[in-house]
Amino acid sequence: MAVFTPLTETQVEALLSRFDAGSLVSMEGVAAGTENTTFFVTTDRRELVLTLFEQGAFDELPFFVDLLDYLDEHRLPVPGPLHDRDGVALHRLADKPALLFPRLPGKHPHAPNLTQCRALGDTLGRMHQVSQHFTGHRPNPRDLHWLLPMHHKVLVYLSPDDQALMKDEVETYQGVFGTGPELPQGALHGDLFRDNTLFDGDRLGGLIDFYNGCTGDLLFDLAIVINDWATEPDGRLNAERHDAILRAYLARRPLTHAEREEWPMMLRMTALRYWLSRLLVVYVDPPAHDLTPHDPEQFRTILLARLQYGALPLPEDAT
Ligand SMILES: Nc1ncnc2c1ncn2[C@@H]1O[C@H](COP(=O)(O)OP(=O)(O)O)[C@@H](O)[C@H]1O
Ligand SMILES: N[C@@H](CCOP(=O)(O)O)C(=O)O
Repeated sequence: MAVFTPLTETQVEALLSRFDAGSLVSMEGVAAGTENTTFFVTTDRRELVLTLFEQGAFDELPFFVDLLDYLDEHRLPVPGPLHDRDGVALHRLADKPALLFPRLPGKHPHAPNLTQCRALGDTLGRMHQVSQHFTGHRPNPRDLHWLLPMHHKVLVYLSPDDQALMKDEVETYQGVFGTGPELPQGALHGDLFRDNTLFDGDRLGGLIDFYNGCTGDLLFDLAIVINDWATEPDGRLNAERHDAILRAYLARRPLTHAEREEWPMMLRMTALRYWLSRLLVVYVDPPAHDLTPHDPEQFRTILLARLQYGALPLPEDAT
């Protein structure tokens, strides 16, 4: 369930009256989602999504509005928030921050085909091309600076082997990312799993759920994508999906020498990032709502596979 705050039609009508988006025809709570309250709202003019923010740092919402506005202006398939007649996007409803978005077409791909992988790689490459010039700032909330203090919190729940694995890994990342050359920077999605994309057949309808969006190493975003989109159940990489995503991405944004060098380590660090965040949800900071947490084991398996088999060769840059 993801309607943590119920809303009446009168409340939604009052919000809509400030926008040029038509009058309310119907509204429906959306079951998917884990953090925020989502409604599909139909007006006599268009299909919308209404999000009420239930948690997180509300003072960071303007960053997400600016980022989505920017990407929308650059014709990326993202839900650019609606602005009211005074130009304001962020409102309050039921005492929660609220945004209205266009409803984008499509469904989450469970087993993406190669055409869908190419579409995702191409769009992420385009996004990273333009996001390097985005002027907003929000430090990556899940990078090495987060891993360093947070991994200590879960060690007590792990077997001795897993404790050693986690500690050794974090120390290794510190040696690589704490001292190496700065990698290309820009705005990231920060959590671009399959369930944060919508596909209408093979067409990418949109990238959604930008609330892990931040600025930092572009390579971090790409590694999250490969670990989720191109991994087999045993944690090993699927070469076809890997190559389809990366070839399309590289045609838009070639990687630097330093990014190619640090790629295997970035795959490991982003796998550990999700192993850790999921362990924290299970053991340290369970959600207030009765939701089934994501399985930490999945990302431990991915990390072990990256350690055992390494990364696959990166395709050459397009010429
Ligand atoms: N702009 C959108 N267009 C279409 N569907 C959307 C849009 N935004 C959200 N959704 C739907 O609502 C669900 C929950 O949204 P999401 O932002 O992922 O919530 P949460 O932050 O709670 O995880 C998504 O899985 C998707 O099905
Ligand atoms: N997609 C993630 C959930 C979001 O990560 P978080 O660190 O913001 O909780 C997952 O699959 O674990």
